Amino acid sequence: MSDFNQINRRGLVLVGCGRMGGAMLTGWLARGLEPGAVTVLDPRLAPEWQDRGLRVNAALPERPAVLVLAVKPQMMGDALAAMPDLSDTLVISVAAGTTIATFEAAFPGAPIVRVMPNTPAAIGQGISAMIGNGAATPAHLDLTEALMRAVGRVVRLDREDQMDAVTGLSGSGPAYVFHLIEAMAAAGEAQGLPAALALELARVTVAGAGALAVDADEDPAVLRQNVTSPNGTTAAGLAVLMDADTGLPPLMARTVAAATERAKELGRELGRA
Ligand SMILES: NC(=O)c1ccc[n+]([C@@H]2O[C@H](COP(=O)([O-])OP(=O)(O)OC[C@H]3O[C@@H](n4cnc5c(N)ncnc54)[C@H](OP(=O)(O)O)[C@@H]3O)[C@@H](O)[C@H]2O)c1
Ligand code: PRO
Repeated sequence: MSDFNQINRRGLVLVGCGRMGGAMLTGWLARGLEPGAVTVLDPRLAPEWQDRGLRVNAALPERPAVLVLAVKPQMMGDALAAMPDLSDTLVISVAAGTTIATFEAAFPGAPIVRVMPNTPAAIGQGISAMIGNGAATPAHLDLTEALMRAVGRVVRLDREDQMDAVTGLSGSGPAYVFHLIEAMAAAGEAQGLPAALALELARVTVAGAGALAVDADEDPAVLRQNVTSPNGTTAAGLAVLMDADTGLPPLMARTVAAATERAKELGRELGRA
């Protein structure tokens, strides 16, 4: 892919190749990033990444095109301390909470883009939100977008402070949906269904509804109404789920607020470190 020509020439360094780093690397390799152009730094790299032609825990190229930081926020200080001067390199971080200012202190003058992806990236169905610093040119933003498009959709933010709410919504969101599946399956079981059957019904219902909603012309509210017969079964269920005091809306509001607040807190903790 032509988007990756520059990276194939100058190299990409991936620091941290766990769940998120690994998901992104899978997408990039599938879309034409040459394994020999990738230096992976991860002290305990998973066996699946060995013997793939990647440069594993090797010396960094002199002027890599891109440095991608995908370690846990709490590990970021150690990872940054081990980096050489990379002022000519586009720095991309996917770490929750860790602010652009933290990276600007580590890489003065460098173009920096903060990205918040999510784990459906592992199957090319993630969504990433991104925002760059003042040194990030339109070309840097386009390159970041091309990289993240390899694992799903991309949205651009207006302000960095939106990143904490993005983290609380779409970054953490897959876990909420997995828990919805767990809760629906348990509820089906409580109504007498065998566990395996209830789980399959819950899984495929959530997957199918998600697929129906993702590119629908209709609003999700209309899709919901399409399921709901007057005085029928769905209406009875939704009366509980949509209760303004005890239903999903206040629960989800508290859930996303707690995750957003934790992202802010991480930023404050790491800013002090
Ligand atoms: N998972 C998600 O849903 C998600 C979504 C959006 C953003 N993120 C962000 O993505 C980042 C990574 O999360 P993750 O879930 O992928 O974590 P992870 O699976 O633990 O991956 C991080 C990897 O980095 C390695 N590592 C630790 N210290 C390192 C260092 N100094 N240099 C190089 N590698 C190092 C870890 O090795 P050890 O395991 O041996 O420590 C691990 O293999 C986090 O900042 C997180 O906020 C995650
Ligand atoms: N996983 C990371 C966390 O739980 C960031 C978003 C999803 O902190």
